[in-house]
This record gives sequence, C-alpha cells and structure tokens, in this order.
Amino acid sequence: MASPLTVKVVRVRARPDPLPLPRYETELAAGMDLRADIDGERVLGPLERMAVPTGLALMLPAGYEGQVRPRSGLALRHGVTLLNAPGTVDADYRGEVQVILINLSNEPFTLRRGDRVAQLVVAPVTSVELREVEALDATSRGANGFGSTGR
Ligand SMILES: O=c1ccn([C@H]2C[C@H](O)[C@@H](COP(=O)(O)OP(=O)(O)OP(=O)(O)O)O2)c(=O)[nH]1
Repeated sequence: MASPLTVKVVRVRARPDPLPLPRYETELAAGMDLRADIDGERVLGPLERMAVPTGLALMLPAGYEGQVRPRSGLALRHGVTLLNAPGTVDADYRGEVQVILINLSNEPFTLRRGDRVAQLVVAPVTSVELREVEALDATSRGANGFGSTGR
C-alpha cells in the first residue's frame, strides 16, 4: 500500500485531559472518527442541532478535501446524524473542524466529552474551470432527470 499522506493537525485549545487524535480504527477504514471536544455533557433535544467542536484544525494538502460524514451506529441507534452531510473541509481552512449534529429522533440525546460524533474521510478533489459556450453536445438523456427513467 502507498505510504499515507501527512496531514498537519493542531489542537485549538489547551486541555488538561486532551482527547486522542483521530485514527483509522481498522487497517482499511476510510474514515477516522472525530470526537466531541466539549466540557462535560450536552443534551440535544428532538430536532435540535449543534455545531460540535472537535478541538482540531487541519492542514490538508492542496488537491484534497476533508469530508465530514455521519456515523452509521449513531444514526441507527439514536437518530443522530449530520445536517450538512457530507460537510466539506477545504484545504485552505485553518479553523476548528466542527460537526453539525442534528437529533432526528423524538428522544433527547446526551452527548458526552470524547464521544465519537462523525468521521473524517480525506479525498482528492478535481478542480475544474467553467467555460461558457452557446450549446452543449447532445445525449440520449437530454434534459430528462428526476426519476425520468422509471416512468
Ligand atoms: O461540516 C463542516 C463543514 C465545514 N466546516 C468548515 C470547513 C470548511 O472549509 C468551512 C466552510 O464550509 P462551507 O464551505 O461548507 O461553508 P459555507 O457556509 O459555504 O461558508 P464559507 O462561505 O465560509 O465557505 O467550514 C466544518 O468545520 N465542518
């Protein structure tokens, strides 16, 4: 396997009890879990949303993005997911990575310090340049979409 890409990371606030850095939990895992860097605990009521701090800022290499994705277990067990999934972390972003959690269940959900709330997948980005033209090449689909093939 190719050697992993190095991504610099800083902790944005000093803590007496720092959380472990995200890591791949299995050999071929695509995502590293992000933890809630909150004090104590916080209850998210039904349909309540919150930007959960991770305590981390990243320096992704040019040509890559960070995708902040939901964790399936949290979604299935508690109805808690990400409102903006997948969140996009730009390579030039130097602020704290945050996780926009929403509780879609009808029960309150208690979030505790260090809980794994999302996963970060680092992926290559294709950069394009838009060129305005008069017309586009024809295709058999044309402008049909939104379920057109099922009709
Ligand atoms: O789930 C997310 C999504 C984004 N971000 C950070 C990194 C990203 O680079 C920045 C901006 O995100 P985005 O482009 O999605 O937000 P926007 O609302 O379009 O804001 P901006 O105008 O700053 O681009 O916020 C996160 O920490 N978590």
